Amino acid sequence: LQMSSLEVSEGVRQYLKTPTFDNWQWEDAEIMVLLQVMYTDLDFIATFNIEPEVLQQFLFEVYRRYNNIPFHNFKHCFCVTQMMYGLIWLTDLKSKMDSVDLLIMLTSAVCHDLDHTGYNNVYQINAQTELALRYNDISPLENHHCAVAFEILERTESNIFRNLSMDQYKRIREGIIKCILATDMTRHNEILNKFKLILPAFDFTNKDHRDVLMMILIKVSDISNEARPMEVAEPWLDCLLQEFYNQSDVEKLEGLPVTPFMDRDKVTKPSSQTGFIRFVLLPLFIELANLFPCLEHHIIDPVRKALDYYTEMEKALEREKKNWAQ
Ligand SMILES: COc1ccc(NC(=O)[C@H](C)Nc2nc3c(cnn3-c3ccccc3C)c(=O)[nH]2)cc1
Ligand SMILES: [Zn+2]
Repeated sequence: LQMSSLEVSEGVRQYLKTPTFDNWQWEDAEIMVLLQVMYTDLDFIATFNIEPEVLQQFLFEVYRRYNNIPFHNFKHCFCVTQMMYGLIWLTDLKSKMDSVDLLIMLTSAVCHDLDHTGYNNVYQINAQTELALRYNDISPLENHHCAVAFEILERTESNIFRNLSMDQYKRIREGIIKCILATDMTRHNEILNKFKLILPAFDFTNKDHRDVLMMILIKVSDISNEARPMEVAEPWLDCLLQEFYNQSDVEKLEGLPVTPFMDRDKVTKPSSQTGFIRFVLLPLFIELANLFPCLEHHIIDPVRKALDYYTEMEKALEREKKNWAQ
């Protein structure tokens, strides 16, 4: 089923702006068109004089540079970009931030996991991979994702920024680097604490405040699967655990340290999720909702439902184990 961005109905364009969007119903070719629709409906094509064929070439190069691995693949890139797109509309960010910042946020989401190999930074560092060596163990994956993004952008035929001024390009490059590097979860507390500090007197005219907010928004988008309907979110957890189990299997084979929540012999779906939602996801989303109260209903309510769902599942598993034990 092919469709050009002109043929996307008004209904789909509205649905695309909501966190309930179900990525599993769409083929990759259609997702490519939906990504073009996002750049069009945020007026980036007009504002930044982006030629449609250059945007298509950019998105095709991006598509080519994501790998076929269970979780960090092109569909994940689309989910993160679509959540970022939904947050921009839900929070009415167009009226609070200028288009260059919105272009940085959307393009960072598109590029944020480019050429992910399915093995996280802990593995890269412990296995002393080429990436760890090249980036001196400092966010090796995120540095690589960002470098691949600019390899794509330095080629004229896929450089969507080619009609911008040097100043605009420098500002966009600085912003994309900041946002992609912010997705390294080992920096989670550093970035969240920075945001908590500036929240009481948040000032949209302060560049430092805007920079932290942009990092928070890509972080929220990146780990937001549980804010989606259960039938959309649950398959993503299966994909994530598949990737984590692949890594821990290889770590065991190579005699490398194994991260507990990645070990198929230790992790259960509900136990890993209840901890993650309670201690990582909810605190992050609640802080963002302090700045944008409307997010309470759109992303926090679904996450609380997910927490209840996994807590119930955890209890059912405990009861079953007890019955077996008797
Ligand atoms: C502070 O660094 C952390 C903290 C937590 C986790 N992950 C977890 O606790 C477990 C495995 N669950 C989990 N992890 C998730 C989800 C979404 N993204 N995501 C994820 C994927 C890759 C790397 C890091 C994270 C958080 C999700 O729904 N659940 C991974 C890294
Ligand atoms: Zn990601």
